[in-house]
Amino acid sequence: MSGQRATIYAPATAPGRAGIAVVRISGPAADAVLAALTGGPLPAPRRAALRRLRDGAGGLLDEALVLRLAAGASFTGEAMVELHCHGGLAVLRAVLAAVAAVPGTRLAEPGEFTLRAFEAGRMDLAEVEALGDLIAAETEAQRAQAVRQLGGLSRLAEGWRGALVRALALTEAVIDWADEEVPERVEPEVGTLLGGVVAEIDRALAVSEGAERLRQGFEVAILGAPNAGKSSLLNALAGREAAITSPMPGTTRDVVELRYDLEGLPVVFLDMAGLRPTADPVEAIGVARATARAEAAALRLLLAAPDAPLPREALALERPGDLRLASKADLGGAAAGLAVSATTGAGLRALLGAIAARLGERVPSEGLVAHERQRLALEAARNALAQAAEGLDFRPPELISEDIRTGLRALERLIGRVDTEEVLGEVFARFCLGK
Ligand SMILES: Nc1nc2c(c(=O)[nH]1)N(C=O)[C@@H](CNc1ccc(C(=O)N[C@@H](CCC(=O)O)C(=O)O)cc1)CN2
Ligand SMILES: Nc1nc2c(ncn2[C@@H]2O[C@H](COP(=O)(O)OP(=O)(O)OP(=O)(O)O)[C@@H](O)[C@H]2O)c(=O)[nH]1
Ligand SMILES: [Mg+2]
Repeated sequence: MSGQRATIYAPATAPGRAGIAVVRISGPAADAVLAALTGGPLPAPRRAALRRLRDGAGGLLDEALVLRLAAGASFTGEAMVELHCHGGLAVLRAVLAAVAAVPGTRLAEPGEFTLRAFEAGRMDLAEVEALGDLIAAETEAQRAQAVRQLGGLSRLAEGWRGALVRALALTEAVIDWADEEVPERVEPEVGTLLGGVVAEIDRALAVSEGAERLRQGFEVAILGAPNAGKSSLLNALAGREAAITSPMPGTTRDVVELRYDLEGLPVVFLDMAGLRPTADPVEAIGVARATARAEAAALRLLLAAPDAPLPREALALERPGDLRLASKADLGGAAAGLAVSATTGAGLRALLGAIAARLGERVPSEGLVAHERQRLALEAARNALAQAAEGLDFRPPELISEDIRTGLRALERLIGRVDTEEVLGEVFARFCLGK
């Protein structure tokens, strides 16, 4: 077995009691694993077959559907086998142990199947990131964005590369034939090529912030004085007692997070300490955390109750687009803003609608760049290419060509064609076991 690449295996489904658990095996010993566990003839590739799985001593482990994928026609590009077992913990443990007993196998690292697909040239780095996003997607808008990025960004980058290679060839022709008669001025065509790529990169970058926000989820901070009803509002939204509430001002100190699928938008509501000057050192920590989280949030809800008007500290954090709420609306009173009551539920639907509208405005319909790594690579490409385009008519072609090459390299970084191990490690570490 030495010299041969390890055959990796891992559960591809989440652990716990479930109808079915899938074990994935990839590498040169995949067929040997299947033969060892089934004893029988191997099914044809891509034909599911029902087989009894046995351990090395012949003990029956499970009855499973098994699937073979031939080398060159699988997700990783290697020979692969899938065992679709019954989804019990003990079944999974026993089957994994039987796989582990076959020489040449070892448990996969998180993301290692995808790493092999990447190394085999079946996916580029932007696609790997999109695949990670797709698996992590918790809401419809996140899913739609991730699946659009799966291949979408790479196709664009491929088109840009094509245009830049042509621009480079034209520019270098001028350098190579400097002494001879240049048949035509190449600058107009180079300018058109560069300008087109720069404009398209700009379009992708323009919505990258919204795309990144959507990927990570929108934090919505609930702000107000102590006792304004922040925790009660969070609980009313959650439909459960997620946070402690009490008539005592200063109840909440930690930030309590509530993940929420708001019409397909991923929202994290943040309930926090009421804002006020305080001598209590623990409450002061809570206020400091609240302030920091409120500043970083995508949106702030400023809560004023009849018995707890908006404090200066909350007003200082308000930004355009934030929402003002009049809480405890069931008590009457005439605070300005959207009237809500945690007690009766009045105004909650209108509140959710208003939040969805505000956040929806920031969700790009064509977001393709949702990772800082991608954005930095594109910004570098854009800057180099814009510099090349601007200097076309007065800088020597040697410098123009150098800038175009810099832009090309940045695009290759985007799709991971040139990259350090470090970046790869970072990208793949986000993956779960079995992917
Ligand atoms: N059971 C199972 N379901 C799965 C996967 C899997 O590996 N196993 N997937 C995986 O993560 C996803 C589907 N993606 C896949 C991508 C490529 C290939 C594949 O075998 N590609 C070959 C053949 C292409 C073809 O037949 O058209 C290739 O590209 O050469 C398989 C699955 C989601 N569902
Ligand atoms: N009538 C009425 N009372 C409410 C409503 N919301 C909250 N209260 C009451 O107001 C008091 C404070 O509520 P909390 O939700 O704990 O207030 P908070 O803003 O989280 O307060 P701190 O955590 O101390 O900052 C409690 O006695 C709640 O029962 C409401 O909609 N109507
Ligand atoms: Mg509270």
